[in-house]
Amino acid sequence: MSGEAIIEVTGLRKRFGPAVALDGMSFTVRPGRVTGFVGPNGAGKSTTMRVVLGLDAADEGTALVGGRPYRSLREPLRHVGALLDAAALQPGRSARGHLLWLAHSQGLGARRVDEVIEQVGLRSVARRKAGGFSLGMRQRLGIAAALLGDPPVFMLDEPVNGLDPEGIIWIRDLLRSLAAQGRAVLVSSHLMSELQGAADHLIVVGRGRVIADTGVADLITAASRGRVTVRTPEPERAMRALARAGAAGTVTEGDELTVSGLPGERIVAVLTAHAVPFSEVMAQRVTLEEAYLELTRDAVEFHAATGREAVR
Ligand SMILES: Nc1ncnc2c1ncn2[C@@H]1O[C@H](COP(=O)(O)OP(=O)(O)OP(=O)(O)O)[C@@H](O)[C@H]1O
Repeated sequence: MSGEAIIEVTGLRKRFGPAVALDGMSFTVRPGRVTGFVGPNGAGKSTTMRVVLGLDAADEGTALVGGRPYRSLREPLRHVGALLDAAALQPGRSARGHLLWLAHSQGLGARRVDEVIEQVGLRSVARRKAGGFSLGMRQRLGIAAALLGDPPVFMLDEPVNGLDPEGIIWIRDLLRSLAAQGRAVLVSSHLMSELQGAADHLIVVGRGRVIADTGVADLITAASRGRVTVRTPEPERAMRALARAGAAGTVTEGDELTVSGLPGERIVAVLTAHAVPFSEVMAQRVTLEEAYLELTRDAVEFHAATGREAVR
Protein backbone atom coordinates (compact mmCIF):
# COMPACT_ATOMS: atom_id res chain seq x y z
CA MET A 1 0.00 0.00 0.00
CA SER A 2 1.24 3.47 -0.75
CA GLY A 3 -0.06 6.65 0.80
CA GLU A 4 -2.13 7.29 3.85
CA ALA A 5 -5.49 5.61 4.50
CA ILE A 6 -7.68 8.66 4.87
CA ILE A 7 -10.23 10.73 2.95
CA GLU A 8 -10.77 14.31 4.09
CA VAL A 9 -13.67 16.33 2.71
CA THR A 10 -13.95 19.92 3.88
CA GLY A 11 -16.69 22.43 3.18
CA LEU A 12 -17.67 21.17 -0.28
CA ARG A 13 -20.26 23.26 -2.10
CA LYS A 14 -21.58 22.47 -5.54
CA ARG A 15 -24.53 23.69 -7.60
CA PHE A 16 -25.94 22.30 -10.80
CA GLY A 17 -27.82 25.32 -12.07
CA PRO A 18 -30.42 26.10 -9.43
CA ALA A 19 -29.97 22.70 -7.72
CA VAL A 20 -27.73 22.70 -4.65
CA ALA A 21 -26.03 19.29 -4.71
CA LEU A 22 -23.47 19.96 -1.94
CA ASP A 23 -24.05 22.48 0.80
CA GLY A 24 -20.99 22.44 3.05
CA MET A 25 -20.23 18.70 3.01
CA SER A 26 -17.45 17.92 5.51
CA PHE A 27 -16.25 14.62 6.97
CA THR A 28 -13.21 12.40 7.43
CA VAL A 29 -13.04 8.71 6.52
CA ARG A 30 -10.61 7.00 8.84
CA PRO A 31 -8.60 3.81 8.41
CA GLY A 32 -9.43 0.46 9.92
CA ARG A 33 -13.19 0.61 9.65
CA VAL A 34 -15.99 0.50 7.11
CA THR A 35 -17.71 3.86 6.93
CA GLY A 36 -21.23 3.84 5.52
CA PHE A 37 -22.22 6.92 3.51
CA VAL A 38 -25.97 6.96 3.70
CA GLY A 39 -28.81 9.29 2.84
CA PRO A 40 -31.81 9.45 0.55
CA ASN A 41 -31.65 9.74 -3.23
CA GLY A 42 -30.29 13.12 -4.20
CA ALA A 43 -28.56 13.76 -0.85
CA GLY A 44 -25.22 14.35 -2.57
CA LYS A 45 -23.37 11.06 -2.05
CA SER A 46 -22.40 10.43 -5.67
CA THR A 47 -21.50 14.07 -6.24
CA THR A 48 -19.20 14.00 -3.20
CA MET A 49 -17.49 10.85 -4.48
CA ARG A 50 -17.10 12.35 -7.95
CA VAL A 51 -15.51 15.46 -6.45
CA VAL A 52 -13.11 13.34 -4.38
CA LEU A 53 -12.07 11.57 -7.59
CA GLY A 54 -11.65 14.82 -9.49
CA LEU A 55 -14.47 13.93 -11.91
CA ASP A 56 -16.50 16.95 -10.83
CA ALA A 57 -15.11 20.25 -9.59
CA ALA A 58 -16.57 21.70 -6.40
CA ASP A 59 -17.50 25.38 -6.35
CA GLU A 60 -15.88 25.59 -2.90
CA GLY A 61 -14.06 23.34 -0.45
CA THR A 62 -11.39 20.68 -0.66
CA ALA A 63 -11.27 16.91 -0.98
CA LEU A 64 -8.06 15.03 -0.18
CA VAL A 65 -7.07 11.38 -0.49
CA GLY A 66 -4.13 10.48 1.71
CA GLY A 67 -3.57 14.20 2.22
CA ARG A 68 -3.44 15.04 -1.49
CA PRO A 69 -5.91 16.09 -4.17
CA TYR A 70 -6.75 13.10 -6.38
CA ARG A 71 -5.60 14.88 -9.51
CA SER A 72 -2.09 15.22 -8.11
CA LEU A 73 -1.68 11.45 -7.68
CA ARG A 74 0.61 9.92 -10.31
CA GLU A 75 -0.71 6.36 -10.21
CA PRO A 76 -4.11 6.92 -8.63
CA LEU A 77 -5.19 3.26 -8.57
CA ARG A 78 -2.40 2.66 -6.06
CA HIS A 79 -3.90 5.30 -3.78
CA VAL A 80 -7.64 4.83 -4.08
CA GLY A 81 -9.83 2.06 -5.42
CA ALA A 82 -13.14 3.42 -6.60
CA LEU A 83 -16.36 1.94 -7.91
CA LEU A 84 -18.68 4.61 -9.22
CA ASP A 85 -20.62 3.53 -12.25
CA ALA A 86 -20.32 -0.18 -12.93
CA ALA A 87 -22.00 0.29 -16.31
CA ALA A 88 -19.08 2.40 -17.57
CA LEU A 89 -17.22 -0.30 -19.50
CA GLN A 90 -16.01 -0.86 -23.03
CA PRO A 91 -18.59 -3.51 -23.99
CA GLY A 92 -16.39 -5.14 -26.62
CA ARG A 93 -13.50 -5.75 -24.26
CA SER A 94 -13.19 -8.92 -22.20
CA ALA A 95 -13.18 -8.61 -18.41
CA ARG A 96 -9.51 -9.56 -18.38
CA GLY A 97 -8.73 -7.20 -21.26
CA HIS A 98 -10.39 -4.35 -19.42
CA LEU A 99 -8.37 -5.01 -16.28
CA LEU A 100 -5.12 -5.50 -18.25
CA TRP A 101 -5.65 -2.14 -19.91
CA LEU A 102 -6.23 -0.49 -16.52
CA ALA A 103 -3.28 -2.31 -14.94
CA HIS A 104 -0.99 -1.21 -17.75
CA SER A 105 -1.80 2.43 -17.18
CA GLN A 106 -0.61 2.07 -13.58
CA GLY A 107 2.50 0.02 -14.15
CA LEU A 108 0.88 -3.19 -12.89
CA GLY A 109 1.33 -6.59 -14.46
CA ALA A 110 -0.91 -9.42 -15.70
CA ARG A 111 -0.27 -11.42 -12.56
CA ARG A 112 -2.06 -8.84 -10.43
CA VAL A 113 -4.94 -8.87 -12.92
CA ASP A 114 -5.37 -12.62 -12.54
CA GLU A 115 -5.21 -12.31 -8.76
CA VAL A 116 -8.07 -9.82 -8.59
CA ILE A 117 -10.13 -11.79 -11.14
CA GLU A 118 -9.81 -14.77 -8.81
CA GLN A 119 -10.60 -12.64 -5.75
CA VAL A 120 -13.90 -11.37 -7.17
CA GLY A 121 -14.94 -14.77 -8.53
CA LEU A 122 -14.90 -13.94 -12.26
CA ARG A 123 -12.33 -16.52 -13.40
CA SER A 124 -14.77 -18.58 -15.46
CA VAL A 125 -15.97 -15.55 -17.44
CA ALA A 126 -12.72 -13.54 -17.54
CA ARG A 127 -12.36 -13.90 -21.31
CA ARG A 128 -15.97 -13.10 -22.12
CA LYS A 129 -16.98 -9.69 -23.40
CA ALA A 130 -17.98 -7.44 -20.53
CA GLY A 131 -20.83 -6.02 -22.64
CA GLY A 132 -22.78 -9.24 -22.04
CA PHE A 133 -22.28 -9.19 -18.28
CA SER A 134 -25.16 -8.99 -15.82
CA LEU A 135 -25.25 -6.03 -13.44
CA GLY A 136 -23.91 -8.26 -10.65
CA MET A 137 -20.97 -9.38 -12.84
CA ARG A 138 -20.24 -5.78 -13.79
CA GLN A 139 -20.21 -4.85 -10.11
CA ARG A 140 -17.66 -7.60 -9.47
CA LEU A 141 -15.57 -6.42 -12.39
CA GLY A 142 -15.72 -2.85 -11.06
CA ILE A 143 -14.60 -4.10 -7.66
CA ALA A 144 -11.75 -6.03 -9.30
CA ALA A 145 -10.62 -2.76 -10.88
CA ALA A 146 -10.78 -1.03 -7.49
CA LEU A 147 -8.63 -3.78 -5.93
CA LEU A 148 -5.98 -3.76 -8.71
CA GLY A 149 -3.57 -1.23 -7.21
CA ASP A 150 -3.85 -2.63 -3.64
CA PRO A 151 -4.75 0.89 -2.44
CA PRO A 152 -5.08 2.10 1.17
CA VAL A 153 -8.38 3.84 0.41
CA PHE A 154 -11.59 2.41 -1.09
CA MET A 155 -14.62 4.38 -2.17
CA LEU A 156 -17.57 2.42 -3.50
CA ASP A 157 -20.86 3.93 -4.65
CA GLU A 158 -23.76 1.53 -4.05
CA PRO A 159 -21.61 -1.61 -4.50
CA VAL A 160 -24.44 -3.90 -3.42
CA ASN A 161 -26.59 -2.76 -6.32
CA GLY A 162 -27.44 -5.70 -8.58
CA LEU A 163 -25.88 -8.36 -6.37
CA ASP A 164 -27.79 -11.45 -5.30
CA PRO A 165 -27.89 -12.42 -1.59
CA GLU A 166 -24.71 -14.48 -1.91
CA GLY A 167 -23.01 -11.52 -3.60
CA ILE A 168 -24.18 -9.18 -0.84
CA ILE A 169 -22.60 -11.38 1.83
CA TRP A 170 -19.45 -11.63 -0.27
CA ILE A 171 -19.12 -7.86 -0.55
CA ARG A 172 -19.76 -7.34 3.17
CA ASP A 173 -16.99 -9.80 3.99
CA LEU A 174 -14.68 -8.17 1.47
CA LEU A 175 -15.30 -4.67 2.86
CA ARG A 176 -14.75 -5.86 6.41
CA SER A 177 -11.50 -7.61 5.50
CA LEU A 178 -10.19 -4.53 3.66
CA ALA A 179 -10.91 -2.42 6.75
CA ALA A 180 -9.34 -5.03 9.03
CA GLN A 181 -6.15 -4.65 6.99
CA GLY A 182 -6.08 -1.00 8.06
CA ARG A 183 -7.58 0.58 4.95
CA ALA A 184 -10.13 3.39 4.84
CA VAL A 185 -13.36 2.15 3.25
CA LEU A 186 -16.24 4.45 2.29
CA VAL A 187 -19.34 2.74 0.95
CA SER A 188 -22.52 4.54 -0.04
CA SER A 189 -26.08 3.33 0.02
CA HIS A 190 -29.51 4.91 0.12
CA LEU A 191 -30.72 1.89 2.12
CA MET A 192 -29.61 1.60 5.71
CA SER A 193 -30.48 -2.10 5.73
CA GLU A 194 -27.75 -2.73 3.13
CA LEU A 195 -25.14 -1.36 5.51
CA GLN A 196 -26.27 -3.35 8.55
CA GLY A 197 -23.55 -5.80 9.39
CA ALA A 198 -21.06 -4.13 7.05
CA ALA A 199 -20.48 -0.62 8.42
CA ASP A 200 -18.83 0.24 11.75
CA HIS A 201 -19.25 3.95 11.30
CA LEU A 202 -21.85 6.07 9.52
CA ILE A 203 -21.89 9.40 7.80
CA VAL A 204 -25.55 10.25 7.33
CA VAL A 205 -26.22 12.95 4.76
CA GLY A 206 -29.24 14.89 3.61
CA ARG A 207 -29.58 17.83 1.31
CA GLY A 208 -25.89 18.11 0.56
CA ARG A 209 -24.52 18.09 4.07
CA VAL A 210 -23.76 15.79 7.01
CA ILE A 211 -26.58 15.15 9.47
CA ALA A 212 -24.71 12.68 11.65
CA ASP A 213 -21.18 11.29 11.84
CA THR A 214 -21.38 8.48 14.35
CA GLY A 215 -20.39 4.97 15.29
CA VAL A 216 -23.07 2.40 14.47
CA ALA A 217 -23.12 1.13 18.07
CA ASP A 218 -23.39 4.69 19.47
CA LEU A 219 -26.23 5.50 17.09
CA ILE A 220 -28.18 2.43 18.18
CA THR A 221 -27.58 3.14 21.88
CA ALA A 222 -28.63 6.78 21.51
CA ALA A 223 -31.75 5.86 19.54
CA SER A 224 -32.67 3.19 22.09
CA ARG A 225 -32.67 6.02 24.67
CA GLY A 226 -32.29 3.70 27.62
CA ARG A 227 -35.74 2.22 27.21
CA VAL A 228 -36.48 -1.03 28.99
CA THR A 229 -39.26 -3.53 28.33
CA VAL A 230 -40.91 -4.97 31.44
CA ARG A 231 -43.34 -7.89 31.25
CA THR A 232 -45.60 -8.25 34.28
CA PRO A 233 -49.10 -9.57 35.07
CA GLU A 234 -49.65 -6.42 37.18
CA PRO A 235 -48.71 -3.52 34.89
CA GLU A 236 -50.63 -0.84 36.82
CA ARG A 237 -48.99 -1.69 40.13
CA ALA A 238 -45.58 -1.93 38.44
CA MET A 239 -46.05 1.50 36.86
CA ARG A 240 -46.96 3.09 40.18
CA ALA A 241 -43.90 1.61 41.93
CA LEU A 242 -41.57 2.58 39.10
CA ALA A 243 -43.01 6.11 38.86
CA ARG A 244 -42.34 6.64 42.58
CA ALA A 245 -38.73 5.62 41.89
CA GLY A 246 -38.46 8.28 39.17
CA ALA A 247 -39.15 6.29 35.98
CA ALA A 248 -41.55 7.18 33.19
CA GLY A 249 -43.40 4.53 31.28
CA THR A 250 -46.37 3.42 29.27
CA VAL A 251 -48.26 0.18 28.88
CA THR A 252 -47.43 -0.90 25.33
CA GLU A 253 -49.36 -4.19 25.41
CA GLY A 254 -51.55 -5.94 27.97
CA ASP A 255 -48.70 -7.19 30.15
CA GLU A 256 -45.87 -5.17 28.67
CA LEU A 257 -44.48 -1.81 29.79
CA THR A 258 -41.91 0.39 28.11
CA VAL A 259 -39.99 2.16 30.86
CA SER A 260 -37.40 4.92 30.65
CA GLY A 261 -35.40 6.81 33.26
CA LEU A 262 -34.14 3.81 35.20
CA PRO A 263 -31.62 1.14 34.21
CA GLY A 264 -32.72 -2.50 34.14
CA GLU A 265 -31.02 -3.39 37.45
CA ARG A 266 -32.87 -0.60 39.30
CA ILE A 267 -36.17 -1.67 37.75
CA VAL A 268 -35.62 -5.23 38.97
CA ALA A 269 -34.76 -3.91 42.46
CA VAL A 270 -37.85 -1.64 42.63
CA LEU A 271 -40.26 -4.34 41.45
CA THR A 272 -38.75 -6.86 43.86
CA ALA A 273 -38.96 -4.41 46.79
CA HIS A 274 -42.66 -3.85 46.03
CA ALA A 275 -43.30 -7.57 45.49
CA VAL A 276 -44.54 -6.92 41.94
CA PRO A 277 -44.16 -10.12 39.91
CA PHE A 278 -42.44 -9.87 36.51
CA SER A 279 -41.30 -12.34 33.88
CA GLU A 280 -38.95 -10.13 31.87
CA VAL A 281 -36.88 -6.95 32.20
CA MET A 282 -34.93 -6.27 29.03
CA ALA A 283 -33.09 -3.24 27.65
CA GLN A 284 -34.48 -2.30 24.24
CA ARG A 285 -32.11 -2.30 21.26
CA VAL A 286 -33.46 -0.70 18.12
CA THR A 287 -32.31 -1.94 14.72
CA LEU A 288 -30.01 0.20 12.59
CA GLU A 289 -32.95 1.00 10.32
CA GLU A 290 -35.04 2.19 13.29
CA ALA A 291 -32.14 4.26 14.61
CA TYR A 292 -31.75 5.88 11.19
CA LEU A 293 -35.45 6.73 11.02
CA GLU A 294 -35.31 8.13 14.54
CA LEU A 295 -32.33 10.25 13.60
CA THR A 296 -33.91 11.55 10.42
CA ARG A 297 -37.20 12.30 12.16
CA ASP A 298 -35.32 14.88 14.26
CA ALA A 299 -33.63 16.43 11.24
CA VAL A 300 -36.25 18.77 9.85
CA GLU A 301 -34.19 19.81 6.85
CA PHE A 302 -33.58 16.21 6.02
CA HIS A 303 -37.33 15.65 5.94
CA ALA A 304 -37.62 18.32 3.31
CA ALA A 305 -34.97 16.52 1.29
CA THR A 306 -36.59 13.10 1.22
CA GLY A 307 -38.25 14.00 -2.09
CA ARG A 308 -35.93 14.95 -4.93
CA GLU A 309 -38.20 17.90 -5.73
CA ALA A 310 -37.39 19.53 -2.41
CA VAL A 311 -33.69 19.53 -3.23
CA ARG A 312 -34.11 21.18 -6.59
N1 LIG B 1 -24.82 16.22 -13.54
C1 LIG B 1 -25.83 16.75 -12.84
N2 LIG B 1 -26.63 17.70 -13.38
C2 LIG B 1 -27.62 18.25 -12.68
N3 LIG B 1 -27.93 17.92 -11.42
C3 LIG B 1 -27.20 16.97 -10.82
C4 LIG B 1 -26.12 16.33 -11.50
N4 LIG B 1 -25.55 15.43 -10.64
C5 LIG B 1 -26.27 15.51 -9.50
N5 LIG B 1 -27.25 16.43 -9.60
C6 LIG B 1 -28.19 16.79 -8.55
O1 LIG B 1 -27.47 16.99 -7.36
C7 LIG B 1 -28.17 16.45 -6.24
C8 LIG B 1 -27.32 15.39 -5.54
O2 LIG B 1 -27.23 14.24 -6.36
P1 LIG B 1 -26.34 12.96 -6.04
O3 LIG B 1 -26.47 12.05 -7.22
O4 LIG B 1 -25.01 13.38 -5.62
O5 LIG B 1 -27.11 12.33 -4.81
P2 LIG B 1 -27.00 10.86 -4.20
O6 LIG B 1 -27.05 11.04 -2.74
O7 LIG B 1 -25.83 10.16 -4.77
O8 LIG B 1 -28.32 10.18 -4.69
P3 LIG B 1 -28.58 8.65 -5.19
O9 LIG B 1 -28.79 7.85 -3.95
O10 LIG B 1 -29.82 8.81 -6.01
O11 LIG B 1 -27.39 8.22 -6.01
C9 LIG B 1 -29.48 15.92 -6.78
O12 LIG B 1 -30.47 16.91 -6.65
C10 LIG B 1 -29.17 15.69 -8.24
O13 LIG B 1 -30.35 15.78 -9.01
